[in-house]
Amino acid sequence: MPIAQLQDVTGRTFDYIVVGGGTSGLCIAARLTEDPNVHVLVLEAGKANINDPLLLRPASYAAQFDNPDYDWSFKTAPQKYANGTEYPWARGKGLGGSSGINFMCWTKPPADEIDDWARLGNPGWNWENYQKYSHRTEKCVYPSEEVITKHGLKVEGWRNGTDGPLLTAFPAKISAAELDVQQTLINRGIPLAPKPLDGDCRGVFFGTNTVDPKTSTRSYATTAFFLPNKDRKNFLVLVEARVNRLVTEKDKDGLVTASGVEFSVNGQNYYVHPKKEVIVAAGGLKTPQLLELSGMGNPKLLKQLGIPLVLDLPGVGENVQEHCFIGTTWELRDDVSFETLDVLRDPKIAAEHLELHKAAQGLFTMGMVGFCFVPLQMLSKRAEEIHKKAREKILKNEDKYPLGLLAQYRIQLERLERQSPGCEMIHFPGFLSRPNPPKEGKKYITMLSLMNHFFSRGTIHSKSRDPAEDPEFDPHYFEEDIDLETFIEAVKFARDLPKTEPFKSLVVQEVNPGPEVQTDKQIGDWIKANMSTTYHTAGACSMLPKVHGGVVDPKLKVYGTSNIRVADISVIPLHFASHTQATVYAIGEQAADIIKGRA
Ligand SMILES: Cc1cc2nc3c(=O)[nH]c(=O)nc-3n(C[C@H](O)[C@H](O)[C@H](O)COP(=O)(O)OP(=O)(O)OC[C@H]3O[C@@H](n4cnc5c(N)ncnc54)[C@H](O)[C@@H]3O)c2cc1C
Repeated sequence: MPIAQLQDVTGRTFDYIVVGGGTSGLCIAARLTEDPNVHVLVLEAGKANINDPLLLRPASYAAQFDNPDYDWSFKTAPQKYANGTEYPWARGKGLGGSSGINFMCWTKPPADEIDDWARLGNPGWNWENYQKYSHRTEKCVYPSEEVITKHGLKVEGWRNGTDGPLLTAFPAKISAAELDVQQTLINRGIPLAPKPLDGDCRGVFFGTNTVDPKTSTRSYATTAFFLPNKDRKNFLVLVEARVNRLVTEKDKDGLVTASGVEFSVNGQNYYVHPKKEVIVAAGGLKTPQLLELSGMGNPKLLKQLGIPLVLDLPGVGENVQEHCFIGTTWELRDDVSFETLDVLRDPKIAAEHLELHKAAQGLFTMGMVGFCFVPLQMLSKRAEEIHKKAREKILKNEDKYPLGLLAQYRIQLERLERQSPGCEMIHFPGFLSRPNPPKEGKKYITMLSLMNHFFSRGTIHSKSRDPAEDPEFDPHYFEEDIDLETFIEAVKFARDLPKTEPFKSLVVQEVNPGPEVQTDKQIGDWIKANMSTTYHTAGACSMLPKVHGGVVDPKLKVYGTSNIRVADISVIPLHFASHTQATVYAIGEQAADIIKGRA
């Protein structure tokens, strides 16, 4: 049925209750309701936002931020190792969750980084299954030969899903600048990625977006998993319903069992009941809070908050892992022939392109396509020195790390050896950096430098028993020296690109960080003041053995419970070199198969 009313839901029993109608939540609900006898309720805190142009239109980066109709507008705690900076952490609020406000890049991790999950004690979570489930979600629409030739795209040998509900495609408009930047990276010795979406993304490539190429509109969890199935009588979605906590009891085997879900609408509490299971998919930042408010977590912390202990599970809210980025921007020569997004800063021109977008034309049909995943060894002569220092520190302190972290660090050290692509660059045809502003009438190119393999680990913990109060988000940015040192070297590589053709002939001057930022200390401080999360925070309810700080087992079941699973970005045990949406959909697909007893 379409969006449900409160009276359709309250007090009722459903086979499955999914908390959070986001990326994985809607995927799971859609898959479970393929069986008409299975009744599923999705409770989503945000609005439905169906057919909303602000979500559907590409190239509208951050346009939804700080708007409570779309964004939770979280913020980190002041960061001790980043000059006390507090960082905004946008996250999608509303049906579709973060898939509704994300930047639409469709990338997948290196195969061996997913196989690392299995090595950490999670049988069945490997590259082979990843691709099986990812293909189930995806419908890749390949470009025509004409477009391939025009933009120098390379899709030969790509193996993608072609029958799933989520559309992936190249954006309709690709700036000619992209080829020049890609050629510059190739001229600096970076190879073409052999199989960007099939397990080997190391190198440069043009990647696809989650976009419907016919209409140039966003394809996301709502359009892929909710709207095509909204008439199923067994698939109910209640929006503007914030879940406060799970109501639990102990079963005859002593396992914690969810007997109800308490949610709030307009400040009033209501209850629904699971016949079978509750699946928590409230995203990487709210899922750990929800478990804690339900009495599952570190006993000491729960006691301080006055929350009765239901389950001693100290891994909840730990092992938090981040991805971050920063932009280096250059002003371009006035006579460059290609288009950039800069003209959209002029409200009159932006209004014209908004009109054009209605006919799938104009600059709002652009997307981010130019990717480069590389190990630090390809960017900096200092790589070995930086890695050696980190390796020595970890080996020296081996007996001090918790067992789970040590197992992850051993793999992370191996990744340094095997030259996994912990660094990433994305070319962006426009201005996307701080603190110096753009000038009117000028065109810019930005190279984003992104960090994917941080060693620092953070925490997310409730600050009070009030579900309306955000938990404390503390990513511990740069607690481990290797993270900032790697970031600085990656930025230095990006800043050096204008020495190489064809980029050299396009650039007038660097705008950010700008000529006054020169020493490593200055670059580090600029990073700390101006970087952004990549919005991929993972790990707060890690799928790991319980003795390693795990919260869920390989079937995604919360340890010590009979019918509570977590299935969203928070179960990722060790982060990887990719943007996260493809992986979260794959987690949703695999979770649905597990629940159906097929995996
Ligand atoms: C701004 C931004 C840009 C990004 N860009 C990209 C990109 O270009 N490419 C890429 O691959 N990835 C990108 N990502 C990351 C990717 O979108 C996310 O990793 C993924 O969507 C997370 O899925 P999820 O199911 O874990 O959480 P979400 O999709 O965020 O879903 C969680 C849902 O739970 C709801 N919820 C939370 N708490 C409650 C509660 N108590 N009760 C009821 N409902 C609740 C939320 O409102 C939300 O709808 C981006 C993310 C953001 C925010």
